[in-house]
Amino acid sequence: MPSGEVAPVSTSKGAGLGGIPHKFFYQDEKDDYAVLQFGSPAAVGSGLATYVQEASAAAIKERGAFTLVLSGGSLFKALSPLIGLPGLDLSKWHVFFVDERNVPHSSPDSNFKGADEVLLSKVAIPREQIYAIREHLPVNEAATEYAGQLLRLDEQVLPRNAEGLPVFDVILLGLGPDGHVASLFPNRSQLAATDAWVLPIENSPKPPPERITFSLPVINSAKQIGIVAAGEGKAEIVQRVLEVQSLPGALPAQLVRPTAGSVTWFLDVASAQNLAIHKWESTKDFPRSS
Ligand SMILES: O=C(O)[C@H](O)[C@@H](O)[C@H](O)[C@H](O)COP(=O)(O)O
Repeated sequence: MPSGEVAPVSTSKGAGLGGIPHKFFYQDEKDDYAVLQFGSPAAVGSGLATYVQEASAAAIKERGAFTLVLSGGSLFKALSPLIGLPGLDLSKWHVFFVDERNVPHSSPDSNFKGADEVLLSKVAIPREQIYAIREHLPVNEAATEYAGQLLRLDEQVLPRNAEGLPVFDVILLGLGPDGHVASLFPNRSQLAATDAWVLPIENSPKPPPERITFSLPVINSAKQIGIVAAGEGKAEIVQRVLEVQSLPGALPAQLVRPTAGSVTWFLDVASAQNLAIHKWESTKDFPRSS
């Protein structure tokens, strides 16, 4: 293995197609992270729905509430298997946006609008428990106002950790071709911000330019973080994020390292195709967990 690269440490071979994913684990000096490779984008969606369903059941049993944080892009469609899933106590769900574009809710650029059309309008989550950005504010004020919405929630809904940071049950992140997650872009000052829960962005490299985003300390305080990347177009960046060590900040997805929670990657065969695992698994001394 050339230096500067990270190798997977174990694997458990699933069927890939349909239900059981092919599962493998990477490890760095700080933690483990699990990578699930599904047979198709549709199977990624079903796996994701099961992940959310299980987290929801555990959180509602523990404290009577479940917090789910969404990012934008293709994620809403991927989550559509949640619609009609039996046994979800949706009245206890609270839904947030890890990043949002500073546009009216009616704009085609609005993550809220995208989520509402594809998912939120089709499930029985109380509307007052869906936390959208306030419209028509300068972006600095929109970020402060969104942080205010979070701060006003009591700890039974949104617990805090020892550092006073909010602990969301599940944060789901997409992955940009440049390695961005949420609206945290490579080599931008927001990556180092530790003084605010929600940050404004005025010149995003991905349009539209004005956005708000959770800060990394807030993302990394979550109980569970799912990173979702399906399709051939994600193959190169998935391999770089998982297996190539880069300068801190060059690939924001590499800075997703929960302080007390877990990270699970949701890939399909196409997005996982460049991973070294496929070469390593065929060697007889590769460690297997099952
Ligand atoms: O609002 C946004 O622009 C996003 O939250 C962004 O971080 C997105 O999740 C990724 O760019 C992946 O998007 P795709 O899944 O559509 O590729």
